[in-house]
Amino acid sequence: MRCSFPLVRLPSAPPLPLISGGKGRGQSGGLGTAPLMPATVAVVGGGISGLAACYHLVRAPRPPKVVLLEASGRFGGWLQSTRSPEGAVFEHGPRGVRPAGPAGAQTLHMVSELGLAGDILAVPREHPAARNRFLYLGGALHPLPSGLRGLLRAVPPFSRALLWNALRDLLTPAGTGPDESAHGFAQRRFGPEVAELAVDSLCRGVFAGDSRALSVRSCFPALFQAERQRGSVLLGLALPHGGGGAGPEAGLARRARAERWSQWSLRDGMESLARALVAFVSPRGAELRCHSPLTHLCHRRGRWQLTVPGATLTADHVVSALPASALARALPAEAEPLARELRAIPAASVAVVNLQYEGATLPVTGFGHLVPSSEDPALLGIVYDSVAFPEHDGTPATPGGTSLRLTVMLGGAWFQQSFGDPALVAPELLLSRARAAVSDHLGLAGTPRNAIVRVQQDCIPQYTLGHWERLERIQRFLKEQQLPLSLIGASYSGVSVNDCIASARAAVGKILGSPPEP
Ligand SMILES: Cc1cc2nc3c(=O)[nH]c(=O)nc-3n(C[C@H](O)[C@H](O)[C@H](O)COP(=O)(O)OP(=O)(O)OC[C@H]3O[C@@H](n4cnc5c(N)ncnc54)[C@H](O)[C@@H]3O)c2cc1C
Ligand SMILES: C=CC1=C(C)c2cc3[nH]c(cc4nc(cc5[nH]c(cc1n2)c(C)c5CCC(=O)O)C(CCC(=O)O)=C4C)c(C)c3C=C
Repeated sequence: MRCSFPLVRLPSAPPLPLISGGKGRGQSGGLGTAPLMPATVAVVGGGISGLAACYHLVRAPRPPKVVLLEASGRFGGWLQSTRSPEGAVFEHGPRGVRPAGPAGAQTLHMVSELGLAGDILAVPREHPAARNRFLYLGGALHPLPSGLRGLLRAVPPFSRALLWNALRDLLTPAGTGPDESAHGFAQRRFGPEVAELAVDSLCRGVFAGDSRALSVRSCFPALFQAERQRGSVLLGLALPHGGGGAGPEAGLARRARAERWSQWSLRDGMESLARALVAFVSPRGAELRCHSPLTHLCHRRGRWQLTVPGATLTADHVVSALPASALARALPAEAEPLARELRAIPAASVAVVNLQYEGATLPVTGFGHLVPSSEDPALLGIVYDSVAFPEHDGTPATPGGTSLRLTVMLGGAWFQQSFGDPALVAPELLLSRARAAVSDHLGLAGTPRNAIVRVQQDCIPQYTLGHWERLERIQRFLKEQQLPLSLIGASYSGVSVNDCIASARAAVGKILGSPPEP
């Protein structure tokens, strides 16, 4: 079966007008082009991005027919939460969402409309989980410097007061290259210590990635833009910049600002956001199909044909919320230029080990600690879950006792070299590495009451050097071929839950011809 990806256009299917992603729409994110108001939209991939796309589609004044295809037996993708018989909640994916910025506010609006406002667990900015983060270096925990003291005095593991790094940033001319590694950028602007300790750890704690391979332009666009626009990262971040405040803040977002939330979770865990989205979109006409992996996608005579085992569906518009490599596998040979770009967006695997200890006390209090790659490449860090969200601790084994939850994360960009093939690694090995880290770093040597090991394969996309050019080539291909295909999700323009939801909203805005209601 041949598809119409090449520039051949069949006479019966004249090109439909394009809605460009550019001028006047005030939206970004979501790669792709769209005809006006398609009758049927197929959303592929039932993670948070695909579910959020369905949510915005069914809320349209005249919604199209919406079909969601998900390969696995459940919806939510990396939003995975387990509740133990004692009522403890363990997160195997995201555990906190930031309320800040337009994307944070839009997520909160959605949460509110889903009826989840009463389930929010918020961490205020004054809380130790918001204020304290640590680095584990040289066999000891070091608080990351904050406030005036950190600025004016050398705080180990840093050998100089951060003021010197700040001065360096103010005096260093802006870079001129189109992209740079996060490490190279930090080294040039702030010096080697900030690059090797702080930025190395930051990349491990958001992308589970290697700062020497990750692109500053794509991973930290605010830092890159700040330098280009103001000549200094610190000045750029401090001075007001256009485009920040999109729309009036209301409801939960206003509450989040008033109560100074730094991040939030949900009483039943982050997976309950996916469950609420399913419960919202299903009665509004969206057809959700799990156990339906897309195996082939092709565009013939102006319509999409989607093949899943045992069936073929047709649609006017496809929203791909798949990881880039999964979409590449479904494309026909004629779309090789697109598939090649998609395959060049890799993803890292992370072992997530949830542990719960009875009667244990942490030596420090905070969100958790990160481990620089120079200290131990295999061990990304440990999150002290009970500090931020004690409501998830469940009932302790003994009345009046405590039940401490921790999550150890291992592997990332160093998975293969540390543990071999993620599909073959023994969970016992990961568990013993995690327990050893908890013992060495935090002095907790007991036997955990609960231990869950999940190997999350290819779970976090890596925006490597030149990622922005890849996105431009993808966009150009879709435009030249006039394909009614939108690409959303973590593979492209932001990995956070907020970014994923924002990419879905922006893509639906383009499909419908106007931004969705808040
Ligand atoms: C361990 C971990 C911790 C994280 N922590 C945070 C955090 O604290 N805060 C935060 O904001 N973000 C965090 N993130 C990032 C965020 O959770 C993810 O980037 C986001 O959930 C990705 O959502 P998605 O829908 O784009 O992709 P996915 O969740 O990957 O969804 C894609 C879906 O497509 C399906 N699929 C794959 N192939 C096919 C096919 N052929 N046909 C049909 N369906 C298919 C998959 O089964 C999956 O359900 C974390 C991620 C991980 C892994
Ligand atoms: C798979 C990727 C991630 C790993 C591994 C990870 C580990 C990890 N993270 C922290 C501390 C924080 N993480 C925060 C947010 C956050 N974390 C990830 C992914 C991984 N974390 C994402 C995608 C995000 C969202 C980022 C965003 O832009 O919103 C935060 C809160 C954000 C902040 O204020 O910086 C913290 C804190 C530790 C200690 C850790 C150790 C294993």
